Amino acid sequence: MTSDLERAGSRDVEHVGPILDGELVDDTLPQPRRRTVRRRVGRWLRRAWQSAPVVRARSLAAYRVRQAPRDVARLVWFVARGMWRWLLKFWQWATYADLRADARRARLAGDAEARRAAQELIRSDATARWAKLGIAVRRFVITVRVAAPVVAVLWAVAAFMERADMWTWLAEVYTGLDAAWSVLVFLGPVVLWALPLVLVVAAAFEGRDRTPGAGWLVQPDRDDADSWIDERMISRALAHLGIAPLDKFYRDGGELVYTVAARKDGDGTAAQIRLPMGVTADMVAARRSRLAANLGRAALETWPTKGSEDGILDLWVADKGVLGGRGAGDWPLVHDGQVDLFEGVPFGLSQRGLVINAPLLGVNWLIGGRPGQGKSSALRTLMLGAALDPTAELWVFVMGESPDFAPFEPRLSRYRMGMDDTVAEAATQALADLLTEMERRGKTLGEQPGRPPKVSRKLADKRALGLHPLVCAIDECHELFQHPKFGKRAAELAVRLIKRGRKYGVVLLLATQSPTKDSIPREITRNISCGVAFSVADQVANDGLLGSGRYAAGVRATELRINTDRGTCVAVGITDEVFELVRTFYVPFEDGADDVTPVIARAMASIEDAGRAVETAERIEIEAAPVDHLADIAHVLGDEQRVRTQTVLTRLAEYNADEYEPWAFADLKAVLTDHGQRLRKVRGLMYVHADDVAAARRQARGEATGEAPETGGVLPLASPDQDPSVDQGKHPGGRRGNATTEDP
Ligand SMILES: Nc1ncnc2c1ncn2[C@@H]1O[C@H](COP(=O)(O)OP(=O)(O)OP(=O)(O)O)[C@@H](O)[C@H]1O
Repeated sequence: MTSDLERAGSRDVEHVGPILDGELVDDTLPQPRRRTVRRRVGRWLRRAWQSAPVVRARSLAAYRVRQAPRDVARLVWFVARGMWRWLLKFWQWATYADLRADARRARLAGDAEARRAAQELIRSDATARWAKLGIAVRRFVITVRVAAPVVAVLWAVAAFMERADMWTWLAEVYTGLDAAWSVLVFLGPVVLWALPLVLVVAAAFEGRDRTPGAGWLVQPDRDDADSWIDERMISRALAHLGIAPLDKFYRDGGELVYTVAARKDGDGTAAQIRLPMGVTADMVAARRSRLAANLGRAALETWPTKGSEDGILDLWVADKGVLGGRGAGDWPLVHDGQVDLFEGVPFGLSQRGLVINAPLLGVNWLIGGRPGQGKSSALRTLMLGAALDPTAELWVFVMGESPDFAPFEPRLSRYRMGMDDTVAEAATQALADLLTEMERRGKTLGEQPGRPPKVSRKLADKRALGLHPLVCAIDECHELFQHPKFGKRAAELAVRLIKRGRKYGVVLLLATQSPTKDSIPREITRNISCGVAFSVADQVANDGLLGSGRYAAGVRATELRINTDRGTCVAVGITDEVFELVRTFYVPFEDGADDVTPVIARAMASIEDAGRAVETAERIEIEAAPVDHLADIAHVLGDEQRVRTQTVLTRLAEYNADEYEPWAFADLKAVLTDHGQRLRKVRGLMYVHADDVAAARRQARGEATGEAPETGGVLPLASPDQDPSVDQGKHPGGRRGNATTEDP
């Protein structure tokens, strides 16, 4: 081939012009720039196709396509149901169904007035309705009467006159009328065509499924599980609890009534819901874990409880994760501050994030829970608060080997700790002493001007009266109540104390691991005013601490997780709320950390500053007056001159059950005869005479001052009519009462 070319080049080739340098372009070969752009676009499209919103939109579209037949069927069903609902509404309106229902209800309840009012309302409503119709018809007639001649004139003018012959203004009127007519002619058919469509859409809306969350553009996923709580979400969660009447309510298109709309409440959201017919709050509380799951929360974070009525649900839902492992922080009084026990002691943070000032006066406490969950620490916090009130007297009994209260020792009037019988005996004795003290306080209170019903701050401050707060704490109290020798008596005493001690500033704080009916007397759990439950194992323990029926009502310490929720408790009676979920303050006293001792040192200093001393047990023993039978008899006689013996015995038993319930006729007689007096018989019935009692009392005083001076004088008598003790001084030799001379 090369030789051919050479031959041609040398002999026959003719040069026809300049030879240009060039390059062959073949567009079938890859083009570098265009290729990059296309690749970029392709990559971008691919990326967009796989981006989260597009993937979501695609899956949503696919889901909707799959659901299309079902959606169409649903649409048809909604339209039909919507029409039916309209019909029902119209029927109810036309027949005054709501007013008739009111009248029926009133008749069933026997409320004639309400029934008459409902019937009257039906009558007046019917009259008003017809009157409105009459007015509308009249207006229509008037409009036609006015409009008809105008239309007739316009028509006649247009028929007999050419538009060109008209005055300009008249021609303009006709032009305007023509334009309006053209619009009407155009819009009329459009409206007529669109109207059925609008009707169908409106009917579909009316008949749509009102189950919360049933939306056509919602994919059934749980994207909203972590979000805030609002009414839609609550309704939706309630709709999926599997409570039959609630499900039916939703199916029938019902909408829940929120008596308190969902609102931020502390570290969570609170709402109050009026439940529909056939549903109680207890039914919702019984499905607490399902409700929690529906709301995307832990069971501990979801608190459905009974509101003021069975049909009202109080719901509090904690913000996600706020309750987990977050303590209440430092006790506010750990570094400084004093306490007025009449105001309460800072105890912990409520679920709403507020500091709870727990009441100590006028209440008794029972604290319980599984071992190691914070009972003793909570009891210690309460006692630390009490220690910071310089007027308070504190007793502590720990029925086990535990140093929890050891640093309190200088501040305590009585303290025993240990497992031996002497501790149980001392605790029982303490309860007995508290009862005696309570009776003394009762009498002292009765002697105060105006007979105040309970101890107040003012009275507590008068040291001479001995009405200061007296707080007795018994840790691991089940050991005491189950003690083979002292248990029964301790339980009896504690029950009496809890029932009657509140008014007198005597407070009992009990802590136990085991709040069963065998370990804590039922009467105690029934009458306790403040119940605190740390994590407990079951319903029995829960209701033992918080009161019966609480578990069913949704107040459940069983939801508290062992160890994880250490220091968190469910409490009732410490605020006006039905219950509180309290994260308790913790004042450390373990592993070398000791914040308790400095607080006690401060408490001691405040007592000194107040010019007081730690109240001692001896004071009670000195002041505990023996019961004065004669004074009590005089008291129950009142102003009456003579009272039958049987009546006196009954009144005495009511006045001081402990002392006089066992009394019989012989005891009453003996008291008088011991002091030279007697009972009198009138027409076969025995009577106590006031004069005889007064004489006996005079003799008793004479004996006390004249014949037995070594006793140091008598203790003050409780009766308001008692003579002042100065009499004793006036008659040092004593004056023997003489029954005969004193007789009337
Ligand atoms: N409010 C709190 N905040 C943080 N930690 C706490 C709180 N209360 C208790 N704890 C922790 O729990 C531990 C056990 O507490 P405590 O001794 O009060 O439990 P308990 O229920 O009395 O146990 P037991 O029944 O064995 O006496 C404490 O040592 C402390 O570490």
